[in-house]
Amino acid sequence: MGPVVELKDVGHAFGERTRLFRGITLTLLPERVYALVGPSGSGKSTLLSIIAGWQTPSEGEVVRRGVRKVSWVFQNPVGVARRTALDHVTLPYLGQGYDIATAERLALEQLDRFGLSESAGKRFGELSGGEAQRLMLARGVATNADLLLVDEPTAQLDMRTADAVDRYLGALSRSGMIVVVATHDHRTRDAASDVIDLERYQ
Ligand SMILES: Nc1ncnc2c1ncn2[C@@H]1O[C@H](COP(=O)(O)OP(=O)(O)OP(=O)(O)O)[C@@H](O)[C@H]1O
Repeated sequence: MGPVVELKDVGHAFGERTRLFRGITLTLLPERVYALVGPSGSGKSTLLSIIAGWQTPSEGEVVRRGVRKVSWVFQNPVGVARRTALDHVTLPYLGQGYDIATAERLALEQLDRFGLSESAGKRFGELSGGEAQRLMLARGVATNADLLLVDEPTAQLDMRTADAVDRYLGALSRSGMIVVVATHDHRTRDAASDVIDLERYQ
């Protein structure tokens, strides 16, 4: 059986004044992409941390079954300026024990899924903002985690076109991981397989 994350009546508040959400009961499954949406300050980043296990909810409980490894794709791309896009995705495969030839082949497959074949040889510092964001997603998938949490992957304009959104969501859902994407972007919301709207849980 694949990994499963269950949220049971989860709520969170910071003290008396900042109540973010309550009553979230959901089962998160692999091969789906959950768009986590809500206005700024509604608690998207907080809920991602709770799903990851970084933070304990003030109400309810989170049960993770079969989740050995959790990865997080941060909003701002971070990389080594002089290393290539291919290097960045090869490294997590080397960490899993693959030899260099296999690691590079797997990394090239991942780059291709995110539309980065042509950019494989570019250094990180030469990538456009959108390319760097896609590279972070490809690297996130290459970590072979069971649960992938993604914070605002479409901050760069060229990630918001319909083609780019379809492509990155398709690549994430084929990863076999449980994927949760916190986003303000309506295209991601419309194209994701499931939507978690925090406005429903005020
Ligand atoms: N440790 C903390 N103590 C007190 N308040 C906090 C803490 N962390 C976050 N908050 C508050 O909780 C609210 C929700 O923050 P969070 O970052 O989860 O929202 P968000 O929906 O991700 O926002 P955005 O879309 O702007 O990134 C904010 O008002 C924030 O100031």
